[in-house]
Amino acid sequence: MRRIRLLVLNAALGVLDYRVPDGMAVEHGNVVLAPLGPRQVTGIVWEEERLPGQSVPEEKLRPILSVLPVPPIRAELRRLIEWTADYYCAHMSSVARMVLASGGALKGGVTVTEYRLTGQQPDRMTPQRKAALEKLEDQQGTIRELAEIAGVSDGVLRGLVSQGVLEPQEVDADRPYKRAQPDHAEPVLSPQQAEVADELVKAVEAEDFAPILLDGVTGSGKTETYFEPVASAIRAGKQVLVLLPEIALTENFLRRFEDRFGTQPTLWHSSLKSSERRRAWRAIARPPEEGGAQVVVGARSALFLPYAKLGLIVVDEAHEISFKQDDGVRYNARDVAVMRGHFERIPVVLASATPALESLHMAEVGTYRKLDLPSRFGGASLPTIRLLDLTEEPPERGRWLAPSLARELFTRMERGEQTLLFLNRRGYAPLTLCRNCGYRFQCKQCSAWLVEHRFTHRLACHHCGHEEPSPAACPECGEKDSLVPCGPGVERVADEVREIAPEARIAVATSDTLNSPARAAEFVAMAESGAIDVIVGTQLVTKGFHFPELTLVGVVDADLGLEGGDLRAAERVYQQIAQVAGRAGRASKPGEVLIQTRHPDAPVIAALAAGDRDAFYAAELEARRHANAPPFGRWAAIIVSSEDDKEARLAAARIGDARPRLDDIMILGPAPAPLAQLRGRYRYRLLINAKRTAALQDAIRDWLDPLDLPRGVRVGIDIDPYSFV
Ligand SMILES: Nc1ncnc2c1ncn2[C@@H]1O[C@H](COP(=O)(O)OP(=O)(O)OP(=O)(O)O)[C@@H](O)[C@H]1O
Ligand SMILES: [Zn+2]
Repeated sequence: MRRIRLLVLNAALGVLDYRVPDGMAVEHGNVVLAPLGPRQVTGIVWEEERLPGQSVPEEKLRPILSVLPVPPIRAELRRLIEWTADYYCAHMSSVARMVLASGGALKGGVTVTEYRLTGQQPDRMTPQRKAALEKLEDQQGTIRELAEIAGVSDGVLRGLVSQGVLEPQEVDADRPYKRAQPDHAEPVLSPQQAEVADELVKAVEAEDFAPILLDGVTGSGKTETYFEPVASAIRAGKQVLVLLPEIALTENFLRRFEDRFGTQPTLWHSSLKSSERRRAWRAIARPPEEGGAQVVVGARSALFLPYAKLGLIVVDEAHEISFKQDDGVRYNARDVAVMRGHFERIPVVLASATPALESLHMAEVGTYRKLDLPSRFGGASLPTIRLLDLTEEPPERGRWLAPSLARELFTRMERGEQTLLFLNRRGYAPLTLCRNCGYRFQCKQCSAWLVEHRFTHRLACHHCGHEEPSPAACPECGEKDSLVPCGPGVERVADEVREIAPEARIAVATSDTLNSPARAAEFVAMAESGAIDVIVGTQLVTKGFHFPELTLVGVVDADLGLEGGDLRAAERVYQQIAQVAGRAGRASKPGEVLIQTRHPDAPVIAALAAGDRDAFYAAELEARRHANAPPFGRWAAIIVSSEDDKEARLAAARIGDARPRLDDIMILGPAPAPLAQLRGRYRYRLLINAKRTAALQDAIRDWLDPLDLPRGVRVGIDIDPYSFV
């Protein structure tokens, strides 16, 4: 191959042709460095016929500079890149960037200098040196890592190096991770679990595409069950990817994984240090028999990594909407995982107690296979659910918990049991205003109220992250101490619990408080050891956690989720409340769930009370059929934004005027987005509803590509959107 076509990692350039210098071996999928004017670009060698571009005459082709020292991107992954870009109307180079997600990894193997004790004693002993000598026994690591282990400064350790107490050691940065042992601690599965595990193991052994919905009630032991096919893949020398929806759940998972397999899996998420990213990426690109990664646990971005020998994908809590990315390439990791399984010819397991309606529908029509775990492990029963009609039993003024919920909470405390109060609102109050003049605090960048956070004494915008100190006086009228909170957030509910039960040990669990793996681990340890009586939390604590002493769940406001710009609001409410209810009574003591609502007759709420999931899904499916909503029809959104309101409005109007007239595609808008301003950009929106059979993406491309819009205008395309704000 003398002439090659590159997909370069720069959306504006996209596709470029080059020549291969004599004596250089190049194949499809190679990652190469090529000259571009005075600069260099990274690109992937692609099949020319699959990548349309302008052909450059032979004599004008410049030679590429080098092939980077990483394995070629396999054809299966190249097909996934093409599919993802095509389906989500994104640039292939944006998808490719998620594959080549570590710049350091592309540079090849390197060595790093680590240190270990020599056995020599320092000439003068100090308390820090003593601590270092004790703590660093049998340890080896970089100065920074050792300083952390020993709890001393880098300087103390450098002093020890110069005295020969610590000696340098050149190590390979690609050294393998500790091997997972498939037989380390095999659990005794219940007959029901064993039956499902067998089917999953067979699917791994079949080495073929198989999308499987693992539908198991909360506490049925889905993790233990899917660990069996994971073990089977490890035995066969294949790699496994487990996708989790949030970092806060990772700690919990890692511990269970280590109990089962004797070591931790390889982690992948956005807050890895660049050295960790580099090592993980390179391990993932190597097959296990050459010391490559065996099991990778990660957030959605782990899906696009260049696995050398993938044998199984598990998407845990597959219904979670955090698998949907809402900027850049707006993909849904659950759906792309199934496509990856298709191209790699491997099974994909979607595990959930509350599957997405779309997934259940796929099972019903026979596209997915469904495996069920209908009862809890170890004889635990599902909790009883009771509605608390707030119109009949209102909380006292300025309070949010109805008297009977407060009473139940008190009873649990007396019995030494735990309560979880669920309210999906961070902070103290969703709105703050001035008692004197009515001034409301609003974000200057977004059309959103600022939310008061009392722990940090700040007002925060939950859309752009802007924060400012809570002022002592109203910025409008100058009145002192005039600010009043409106409505409840988790912090305010925690205050209320403090009033009813002053001796209660309370933990507020939100993305503000559990914002690192270490803090999440600390919270889990405290909850498990019984050092917490009442947990007040957002959706973060609705799933994955297993606290044996937790016997009461209170849903503070079940009606909350039914408002707002969520296309699947009823389904979301059902899932969240069913999941949080599933935290109660998971061990020997029975659980009870109290749901506070003003609309006990609303179909979702009634279905939750009756524990009738099938009826709810059936009714929701009918509603979707009437609305031509997924899974029957399809949605797409176009978001037009600019820092200049008029520019955005005019661009949206031009897009609206150019709309295609098609029988199977209906286009609504443009209209100002519900979140009309975000991060200083003004936003307008068009909504598309298409028949399942319509060529939706082609229609959008034919419509938008010819338009020449001002530079300041951004047009975002969201296929299968979740949020409509
Ligand atoms: N076969 C088994 N042997 C021992 N313990 C088990 C077994 N199966 C499940 N468990 C334990 O039961 C508890 C519930 O299991 P797990 O958390 O996997 O349930 P789940 O189905 O994921 O629930 P959820 O969807 O609510 O998160 C866990 O503590 C788990 O360790
Ligand atoms: Zn904002």
